[in-house]
Amino acid sequence: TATPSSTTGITQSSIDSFHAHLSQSTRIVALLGAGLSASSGLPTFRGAGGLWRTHDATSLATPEAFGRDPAFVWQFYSYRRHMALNAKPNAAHYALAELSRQKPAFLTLSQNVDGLSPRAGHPAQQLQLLHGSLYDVKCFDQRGCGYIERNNFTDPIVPSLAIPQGGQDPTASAEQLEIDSSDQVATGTDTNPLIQGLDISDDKHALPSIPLHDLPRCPRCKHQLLRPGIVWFGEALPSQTLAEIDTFIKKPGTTIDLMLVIGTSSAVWPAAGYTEIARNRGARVAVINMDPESGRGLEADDWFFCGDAAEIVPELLR
Ligand SMILES: CC(C)NC(=O)[C@H](Cc1c[nH]c2ccccc12)NC(=O)[C@H](CCCC/N=C(/NCCC(=O)O)S[C@H]1O[C@H](COP(=O)(O)OP(=O)(O)OC[C@H]2O[C@@H](n3cnc4c(N)ncnc43)[C@H](O)[C@@H]2O)[C@@H](O)[C@H]1O)NC(=O)OCc1ccccc1
Repeated sequence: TATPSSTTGITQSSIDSFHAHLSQSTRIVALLGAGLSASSGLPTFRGAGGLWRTHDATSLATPEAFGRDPAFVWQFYSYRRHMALNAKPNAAHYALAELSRQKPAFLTLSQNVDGLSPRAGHPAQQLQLLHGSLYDVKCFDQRGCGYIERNNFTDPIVPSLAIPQGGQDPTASAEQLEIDSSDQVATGTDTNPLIQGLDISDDKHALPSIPLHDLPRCPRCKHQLLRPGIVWFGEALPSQTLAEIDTFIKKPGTTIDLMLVIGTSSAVWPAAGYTEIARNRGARVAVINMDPESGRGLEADDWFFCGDAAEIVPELLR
């Protein structure tokens, strides 16, 4: 439980004043980031997990990267699908879902594509997935074909994307095979509990090369590849999502009472902009983040709770 202490800025009085304001708040917005799912074992973008093999995760999350090497980008997303499917929502995901049931005018904006908020039973009509979902797929040719499939939890989505098991890597040399299996056992380095098989996020493991025809293909137009149903950098957020959020935040004659900013570096736009938009609609802001730096720039009547979201959020929302 979130124990009051000077370092974390969590004082009993700050928790009490937050609880008092929450109880009087009817219209609430929350912005969620990767830090919310950190204690479910999922890497954040800017933390140590920000690198996949030697690549910066954000550089793989672009249409250009997919155009250049769709197999490699699919291996990146299939790995994340596998890991997130093996992860479990944590107490913060459940607390946010519960508050949504108590406060019908509570809208959650998630930047996370891991599916953990929906799996925690977060009411769908009060949850906007700003950047899509790992479990949606769509035809690469959205203008021509436009095929979209939601909630495809097949893992691997096609056999060629199965996580390599130690000692079966087709392209690895005999020595490599030896290293892989012995390594795995000897050093136990591959002990990411969310991965069954080789942790291919580590480039010491060779990646199987996958021919294009073994990649997910669009079942409607039959000739285009399927791509992850994710909003990549340089791509617009779904216009319907933006419109629904705007309608809620700018509802005539209403204000926003509280803005919760949970486990996000607020570095990606337009998502990061919602905190000031809510503040301009009258909201007091509460930031929950592991990084003391992210409490900077807050106003006098805002809150900053420094620590693990999975611990602090249930305490704050109880
Ligand atoms: C990098 C940034 C500067 N670039 C952008 O913002 C760009 C460009 C841009 C647009 N407007 C701008 C204005 C200014 C500057 C740049 C831009 N934005 C875009 O490209 C957007 C699209 C952005 C969406 C990209 N897709 C993602 N995700 C899906 C992919 C995937 O997942 O693979 S973004 C992705 O990165 C972001 C990562 O941020 P966080 O979730 O916050 O994670 P991070 O690791 O950074 O931080 C974790 C935090 O948690 C804390 N923490 C860690 N552990 C814990 C813990 N246990 N408890 C609590 N806290 C914790 C840490 O301290 C830390 O603070 C998330 O949004 C995540 O979804 N599209 C667009 O603008 O389109 C235009 C357009 C318009 C019309 C027509 C055509 C085009």
